[in-house]
Amino acid sequence: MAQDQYKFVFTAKEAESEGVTEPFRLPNLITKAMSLARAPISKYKVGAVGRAPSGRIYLGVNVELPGLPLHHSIHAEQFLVTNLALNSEKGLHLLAVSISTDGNDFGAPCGNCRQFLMEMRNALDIQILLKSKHEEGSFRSLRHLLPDRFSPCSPLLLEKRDNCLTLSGSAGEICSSDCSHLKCKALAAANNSFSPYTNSPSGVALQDDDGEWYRGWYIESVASNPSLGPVQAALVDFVARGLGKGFDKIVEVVLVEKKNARVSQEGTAKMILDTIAAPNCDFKVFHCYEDLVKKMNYITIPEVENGKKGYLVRKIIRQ
Ligand SMILES: O=c1ccn([C@H]2C[C@H](O)[C@@H](CO)O2)c(=O)[nH]1
Ligand SMILES: [Zn+2]
Repeated sequence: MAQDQYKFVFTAKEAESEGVTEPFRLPNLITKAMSLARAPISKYKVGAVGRAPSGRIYLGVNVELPGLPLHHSIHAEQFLVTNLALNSEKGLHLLAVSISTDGNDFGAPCGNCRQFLMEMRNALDIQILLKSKHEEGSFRSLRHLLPDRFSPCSPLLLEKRDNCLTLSGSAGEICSSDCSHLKCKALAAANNSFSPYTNSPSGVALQDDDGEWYRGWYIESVASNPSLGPVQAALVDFVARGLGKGFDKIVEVVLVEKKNARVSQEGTAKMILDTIAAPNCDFKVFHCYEDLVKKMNYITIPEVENGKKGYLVRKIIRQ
């Protein structure tokens, strides 16, 4: 199928038919990944191929936003991790990142991405392929590649979460779970947002001119700067599922965040969309608040998973 060329998620079986039969064969998907990168500024296309504990294979690509400063770019590894979050994956076991334009060499992620990877549970055990042409290469753990590291504490990215946010005012009127409001999709995204360091969750939903919608949420890093904004996260969804469409096809965008949030995304989101989306793109902001009653229905309890201690958010049904 023509749309197969835009595929960013492969079942184990699909990956096998692409030649990814074992860890050292991750490179068999790198040419596909690199062809999907969007690097209009540097012209340097980066691909990443990763395997999640579910056995699925995910691709990541770098995405540069034309006309904007470089720090708004999405790195291939960040893309891949965000794609894991959008697909409710629980972690990452293996990673291969291209470091040459011919796709023959694989290396360690940049410092920014090593730090971003740290937000996941069991991040130190992620195995990263180091390889040059004509050699099989070897895997090195993130533990090895990021010594003397700056570490996050619990909660961690990819753990189940619900920020218990509700839209403020009349926007918050209850909708059915299958409504088509972009604001409700942006709220659902904000409820997944990972912002334990500033408690400023936010989510973005966007729609293209075919009426397809995409969403993403703000993901923080304990080291601050590697954090990924909600527009970038929604662009990951757009690139991953948008069959190669350009950003100029984005015609409607909603941002949901808390009023007076310690970290507000509104100004940055508007600036990014003014630069890359359709010239007449409609951008709306809805405020939300933490619903304390809803929050009381959730508690965090320790849980032993695969023999390792962690935390899960469990819904408690109140009598
Ligand atoms: O680990 C890295 C390092 C760089 N890049 C991207 C960012 C930018 O788009 C381009 C040039 O630095 O490569 C990545 O995707 N991953
Ligand atoms: Zn990077």
